[in-house]
Amino acid sequence: MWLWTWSFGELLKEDQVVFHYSEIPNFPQSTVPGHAGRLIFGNLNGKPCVCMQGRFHFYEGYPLWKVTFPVRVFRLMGVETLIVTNAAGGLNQDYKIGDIMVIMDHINMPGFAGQNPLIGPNEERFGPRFPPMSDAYDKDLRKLALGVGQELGYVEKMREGVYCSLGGPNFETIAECRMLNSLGADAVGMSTAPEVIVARHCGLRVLGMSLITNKATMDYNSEAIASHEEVLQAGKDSAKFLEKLVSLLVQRIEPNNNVR
Ligand SMILES: O=P(O)(O)O[C@@H]1C[C@H](O)[C@@H](CO)O1
Ligand SMILES: Nc1nc2[nH]cnc2c(=O)[nH]1
Repeated sequence: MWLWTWSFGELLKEDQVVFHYSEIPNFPQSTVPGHAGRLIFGNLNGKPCVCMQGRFHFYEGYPLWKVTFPVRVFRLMGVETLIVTNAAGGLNQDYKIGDIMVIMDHINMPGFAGQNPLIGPNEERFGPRFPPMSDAYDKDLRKLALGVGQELGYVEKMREGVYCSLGGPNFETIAECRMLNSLGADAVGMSTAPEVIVARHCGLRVLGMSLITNKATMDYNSEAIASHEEVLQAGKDSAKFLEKLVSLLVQRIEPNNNVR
């Protein structure tokens, strides 16, 4: 199992082993405030997991093959299921700060401009040249996540929607938010789609969840200004809730027998 987010590493208390990214040959380094740059191995409710505390982004200057390099490393280590989380701006006007959007699909905007992590010679040992993406986010895991959230009493907070990945690092203009929403996106962020594309290419099962950390500005009369500080604060405010959710989810997830 691979957990990927800010704070879940603290959940892996049983048999914990921690590596700083700087200790791992060829691993990129985290440069974003709030991304600790540590790889944590351990057991969560008896299930072996590895957690990245900090991911890599295109806007940090890394090419997408490097942004997604850890996915293939973990695949080679025997990881079968990826739980990927992110901070995202809510485009859907019903969403509130602190909501969790289980990702049902994504729009990979940089892909439209020729930025895709699978560009280049295909590595056949990982997967096919032309992988499908219509089933990127596992239906059973999505159902499980929504059910577990509701079981924990987070009925109103649990959403399901479409995540739109952009290159960043700037937050969106009002016109961009309006356009993305009218294209069918419920939340917008700067990550996740590249990692999910590489994970699906190499046969990993994927569950994605976005924490809505801010409301995307859609109104020219609004005074709201997005900031990374607001994103980090919303992450801190929801840390306990997310930990409970992920902990119970991991307990409930059955082994993935379909991995290639
Ligand atoms: O790494 P994620 O996508 O969770 O983080 C988002 C996107 C930017 O890195 C940052 C903006 O505040 O949050
Ligand atoms: N692109 C983008 N990324 C985010 N990460 C957290 N909030 C946002 C947002 O509003 N836009």
